[in-house]
Amino acid sequence: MDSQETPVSNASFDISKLIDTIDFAAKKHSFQKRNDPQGTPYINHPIGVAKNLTDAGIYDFATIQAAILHDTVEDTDTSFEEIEQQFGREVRDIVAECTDDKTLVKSERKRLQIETIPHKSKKAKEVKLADKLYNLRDVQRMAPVGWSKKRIQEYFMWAKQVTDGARGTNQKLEDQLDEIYSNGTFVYEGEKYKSHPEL
Ligand SMILES: Nc1nc2c(ncn2[C@@H]2O[C@H](COP(=O)(O)OP(=O)(O)O)[C@@H](OP(=O)(O)OP(=O)(O)O)[C@H]2O)c(=O)[nH]1
Ligand SMILES: [Mn+2]
Repeated sequence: MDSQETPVSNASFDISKLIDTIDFAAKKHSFQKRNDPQGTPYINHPIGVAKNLTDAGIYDFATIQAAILHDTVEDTDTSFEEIEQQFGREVRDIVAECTDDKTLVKSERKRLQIETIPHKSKKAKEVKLADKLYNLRDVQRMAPVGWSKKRIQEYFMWAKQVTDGARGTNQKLEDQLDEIYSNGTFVYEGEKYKSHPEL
């Protein structure tokens, strides 16, 4: 049998679907950069969130796809209908659970994340934990442009309130987050600070 006759296995199907998902997110985020001094491509974030999941032993396909797509509706022109059409209802629903309503003021969005996380699905909680883990590590790596020391500390404290609402979801993700909250540091204008001064 020559290679053209090789049947498409489940593995090839999954690999194509995964690459389609990354390709979709990369195109949607292609004009965006992270808010760090280097202007890192935005797509590094969703890929890193998906990696946090697989590193924690989470391989559920829809969860990984949702992680890759989790900021497309919130931060680009992507619609939920588009996600559903291309990737199905389950992925759409997880992405929807991870999407802030940008028509609300920031303080309300922040409050809602704390209030709603305990009621989200396990898959959405996993994506949210992996998202916060990535963003906290990113803040530790480099202060985002325009963020004061106070804003960074507030971000750590707010993130803890959100992730505390998802306890009992995935031990590996929670242990990594706890390590940051209790022993983590960040550097601001050359000085080192505790990530969570109240702990
Ligand atoms: N740490 C860090 N974050 C950056 C950077 N560039 C962009 N961000 C994004 O900024 C958001 C956190 O900043 P905030 O001030 O809390 O939120 P906002 O700008 O969206 O209102 C995150 O959004 P999110 O992923 O939707 O998560 P969430 O924190 O809003 O839940 C994060 O992905 C960067 O260089 N470093
Ligand atoms: Mn995100």
